[in-house]
Amino acid sequence: MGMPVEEAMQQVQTMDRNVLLDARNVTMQFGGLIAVNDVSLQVHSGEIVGLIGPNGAGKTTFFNCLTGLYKPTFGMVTFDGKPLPPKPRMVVREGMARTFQNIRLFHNMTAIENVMVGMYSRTKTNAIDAVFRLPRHRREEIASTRRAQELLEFVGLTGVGDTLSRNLPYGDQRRLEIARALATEPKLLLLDEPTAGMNPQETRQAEELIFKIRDLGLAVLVIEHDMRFIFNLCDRVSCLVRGAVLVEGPGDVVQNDPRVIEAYIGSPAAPPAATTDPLNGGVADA
Ligand SMILES: Nc1ncnc2c1ncn2[C@@H]1O[C@H](COP(=O)(O)OP(=O)(O)OP(=O)(O)O)[C@@H](O)[C@H]1O
Repeated sequence: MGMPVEEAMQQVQTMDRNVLLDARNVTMQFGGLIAVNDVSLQVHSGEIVGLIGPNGAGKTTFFNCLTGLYKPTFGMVTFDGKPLPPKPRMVVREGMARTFQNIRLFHNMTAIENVMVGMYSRTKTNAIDAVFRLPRHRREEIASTRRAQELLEFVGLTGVGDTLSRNLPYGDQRRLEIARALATEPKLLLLDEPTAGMNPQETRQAEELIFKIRDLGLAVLVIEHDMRFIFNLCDRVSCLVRGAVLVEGPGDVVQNDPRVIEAYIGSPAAPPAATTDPLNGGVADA
């Protein structure tokens, strides 16, 4: 005789108390193309997890399934013990925030306004409060401005609050995206290629920032082609190839797995050339 559903649920919750994101057997098909094939991944509270894989492996598609942008063809995603809500903005409210491969800031808004947009998912003000500038709206605005300023400082953007985001240097725009994501008060932050286009110094600063974010108690899931960055940063790494998980485990295990080396370089016997070896800091798709 089977166990009552409530009891079974309770057992699962007790066993996996700190599993924040739980993707089970996710498959995403576009017509005849299976972009993600039966991928499972868990992210625990306070953990930094990396998702790697050659171009076209399905990383971004999988991210889109995790953030409610795509509904998986098969499989299931739960966040904080509940099924993922059907709309991305509801997912944000549940505590998951992301950045995109291509920067998506509001270019004609200042840095601080961009961060404040992130906060609106949390504020209580409604349209009537705002139009008539009722006291609740004014109070919230003052608190939001202060908080936005703190977030800008946290990501290392001091003194640029009034600068239009399009006038910020590239590396700063990437930080601003992270500040805006943090403004939604997430439990989990998903970063899609956060160091793309960055110079080595900016990449190091991005690494420090992600450690600082984890130290706040957040979990981070990051897609990245820069292997040195990933293996320095992540507690655990999952490598996707042609839509499926090839290897998953602690960074040093994944880094030295011949199948991963083969997926990136093409042949396990290929000698790792100092300048082009993607597992030692090169860029896989360069
Ligand atoms: N909306 C879509 N419609 C049809 N095919 C798609 C769609 N999005 C992605 N694909 C295909 O799915 C596969 C996986 O793409 P995806 O962008 O997820 O890979 P990726 O690992 O993120 O690659 P990259 O590292 O280049 O960003 C590719 O073959 C891509 O062409």
